Formats: sequence, structure tokens, C-alpha cells
Amino acid sequence: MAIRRILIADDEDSIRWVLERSLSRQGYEVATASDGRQALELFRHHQFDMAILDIRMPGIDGLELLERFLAERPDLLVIIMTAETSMKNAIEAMKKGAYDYLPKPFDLDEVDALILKASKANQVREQVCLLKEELREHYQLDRNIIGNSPPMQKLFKILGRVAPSDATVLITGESGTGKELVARAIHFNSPRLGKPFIAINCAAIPRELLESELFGHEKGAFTGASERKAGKFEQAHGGTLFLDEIGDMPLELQAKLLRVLQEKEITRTGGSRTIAVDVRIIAATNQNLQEKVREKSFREDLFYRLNVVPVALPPLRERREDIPLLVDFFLEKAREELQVDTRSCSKEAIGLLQRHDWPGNVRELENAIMRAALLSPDPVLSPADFPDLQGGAERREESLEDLIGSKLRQSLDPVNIFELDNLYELVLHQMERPLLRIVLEKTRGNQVKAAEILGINRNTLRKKLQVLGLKAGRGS
Ligand SMILES: Nc1ncnc2c1ncn2[C@@H]1O[C@H](COP(=O)(O)OP(=O)(O)OP(=O)(O)O)[C@@H](O)[C@H]1O
Repeated sequence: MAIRRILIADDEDSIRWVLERSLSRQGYEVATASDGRQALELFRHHQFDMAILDIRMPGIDGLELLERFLAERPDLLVIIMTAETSMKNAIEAMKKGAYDYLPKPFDLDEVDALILKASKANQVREQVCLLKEELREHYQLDRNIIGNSPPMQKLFKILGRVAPSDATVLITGESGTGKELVARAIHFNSPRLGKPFIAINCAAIPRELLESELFGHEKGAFTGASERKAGKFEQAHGGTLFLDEIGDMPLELQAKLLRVLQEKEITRTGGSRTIAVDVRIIAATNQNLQEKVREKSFREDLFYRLNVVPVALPPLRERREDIPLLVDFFLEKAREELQVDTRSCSKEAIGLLQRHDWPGNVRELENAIMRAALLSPDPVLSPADFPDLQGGAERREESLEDLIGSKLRQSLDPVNIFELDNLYELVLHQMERPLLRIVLEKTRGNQVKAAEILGINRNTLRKKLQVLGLKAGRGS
């Protein structure tokens, strides 16, 4: 929004008069006050976009007004006019949150330029606010983290409570359960939104580099350190640092990390200066940290420091009821990202997906859906589109059924079945002999194995072989 209403406060009549005249001519709505009290009164009754305040006024001075205004309206653009030749007052004003300062005496052109600059800055600021809003919406907890099952509802409750705070969170869960997704959601739903979210995977970085990745290094700190470098802690200043796979952090670094967390300051490798850092920590692991503490490969004090709010993500096999929702979510993603028009999954396919155990959790499901959507020519995915799953067997059974079905049709077509009265037994009997023969062939006559595969008792198999006149093999 452009600047429209301006408040001018100065005890010098000539300054008020000149500014009011010039700004009103340019179309701004201007209100003037000759002292701080009057300015405060006007501020309380009008919505100004900008205030131009003289630093020296009887009663309430410009700096105090600035503070009071910003306490109520942090978005107000305040310009402080200062007659002082020293910069001290101007610096003080900037520290207190003034947008800029205007040294007296000034040209009206200077004032115009300043208002124009502020106007542009205001627009950028509003855009940033909008973007933040969009981001927040994008990361709205239950929009991106899919799940409706009781463990997920419990999770949303915890996240809703913990996100707005600065509390350290320790996320545990098997690989692919969404630990990083949850860490991001916490950040984007916290007041730190708009500040950096920095992730580092402690398992993926060689030990000797991890320290400098985390805490930075000074030039020449070690061979290869040709430039000074800020570490992840510094990069995350004001925001959130996500320490993934924290269980893999070497013990000696754990000690340094603990110190940093306690003291909220870092020292770069090879440096001596301490640098204050304001960082929220979210750590994650798929290991049992308590067990590592017992084994002495993870520091107990660090564990307690990180485990302020424990968040445990359930494996997908413990919330199978969420699979249909997840499938729809990933199908929509596939349509957007892969330009396919896969619409849904058949009931049988959903059944198959719900029976699978998903050792790779949501990541594995996501990959399976994306791959199937990409490869299947059909808008509705069927079990055949998931050949890697258990259901491969089901699919083979299906095709075996088709195969037998068509053979049966071929042999029955020329027969007048109305003349028969024991077709069921006849057909099954016809199948029994070839089936037993094939299985015995494959087990090289091992009856124990054959009985096991067929799922029948060994004595039953032996009797059947006798009745059918099939040669009994070895295996007794
Ligand atoms: N509940 C969920 N809803 C939607 N997508 C999810 C959910 N959980 C995980 N995902 C997706 O699954 C993939 C893996 O998630 P993520 O990387 O967060 O898991 P992780 O637990 O950090 O895995 P790892 O331990 O292997 O690093 C991502 O693409 C993520 O968006």
C-alpha cells in the first residue's frame, strides 16, 4: 500500500507549515502537531502510514514518541528530524526502529525522495508479508502432513502447541516417516517464518568436515580452508537449524554442540572470537538415542538438552488407514509435476497398498505412486501397476486364473455341460494330477517340501499320489 496519511510533529511552526503545504499539494493527507502530546492524541485517533517527528520537542520528545508509536504499530514508518550535527541521536533513532532520519536543515526534495523510498520499501514489506502468509498456508500443518489416523491427530496437536514456541524438538521415526517435513512445518508455523531454515545431515558429511560445516572456520584453520566461512549455525541465525541424523554425530562434536546450545554462541574453527547466535534447534534421528546413551555413544546431557519436546512419528504400517489419503495426495502431486492424468487407484490397488508393510514408509509409498502414475497408461491404477509389491504374487495368481480359465473354456466349449452332473469334482480332479506332478517335479520328488508348498498334510499327499497312480518320489 502506498503512503497516504502522514503525521508531522514539530514545535517549529515554520517547519510544520512548509512540510504540510508541500505534502498536501502532492496529495497526501497531512495532520500536524506542535508537541508530543498532541501528536500522541492524533496518533490514537487516526491510522497514519508515516510519521515525521522532530527529535526535540517539549514534553514528550521524538524518540519517546517513536517508541510509543512502534509499540502499538510496529509497521508504522517513522522519520526522525534531527537538528543535531552529531550522529548520536540519529543512530539512537535508527536503533529504536525509525525508518530513517532527516538532518535539519533539509530541502523539500530530500523529504520527497525519502517518502518515495519509504513508499517502495513499504510495498516490498507488504509483499514479504503476503509471501509469508502464502508460505504459512503452504506449510499449514494438516495440509502438507497428510494423515487422519489417531497417531497423526495426536501429532498435529503436539505440533500445534510446540511450533509457536522456541522449544527444542527431537523428532524420532523410521526413515521416510516425514521427519524433515515435520521439522519444516514447525519452522514455517513459528514466529521464525521468514528467517532461514537450515538443514544439515550429520550422517552425510565426513566427520572431519562436520565441525566446520556446523560452526564455520577462519581462513587457514586447516588445509583447504582458503577462505573464512560461516557455518550452519551462523547461517541459521534468527531461524531454525535442523540437525538430521543427530545419532551419527561423533562424540567429540557432541561436546562442542552442547556447549553451543548452552551458551548460545559459537567460535569458528581456528578462530577465537565468539559470535552470538539465536537459533532454534530441531534434531531428528531414526536411531534409538536412549540406547546409544546407555552404550555411551551419545552424551546423556546432550540427549536431555535436545529431547525437550519429543515427537515420535509412527511408521506407515501403523497407520494404514491413512494410505488412501496419501495416495490421493501423491496422485495430485503426480498430475502437477509429471503432467500425467492418473485420477485414482482401484479398490483392489488400494487394498494391495494397505496390505504392504512399507519398510521405507511414506517415501516408499510416494515413489511407488509416482512411478505407477508415470508408467501406467490407464487413468485408474490397478494392482498390476505395482509389480514390486507383495501383490506381484496376487497379480500372478490373477493371470494364472485367467490362464486356467481360458484353457477350461477351450476344453468345455465343445462339451454339452448339461449332460453332466459332477462337473465341479471332475474339473478339480483333472487339475489335481498336473498340479501334483508339477510340484513334485520342482521339488525333485521331495514329498515333505511338496506337501509344504501345497499346504497339505504329508500323509494326505502320499494317499493322493497313490490314488492318482503317481510315482512317489523320495522325501520320506
Ligand atoms: N505425512 C506425510 N504426508 C505427506 N507427505 C509425507 C508425509 N510423510 C512423509 N512425506 C513425504 O515423504 C518423503 C520423505 O519424508 P522426509 O524426508 O521428511 O522423511 P524423513 O523421516 O526425514 O526421512 P529420512 O530419515 O530418510 O531422512 C518426503 O517427500 C515427504 O514429503
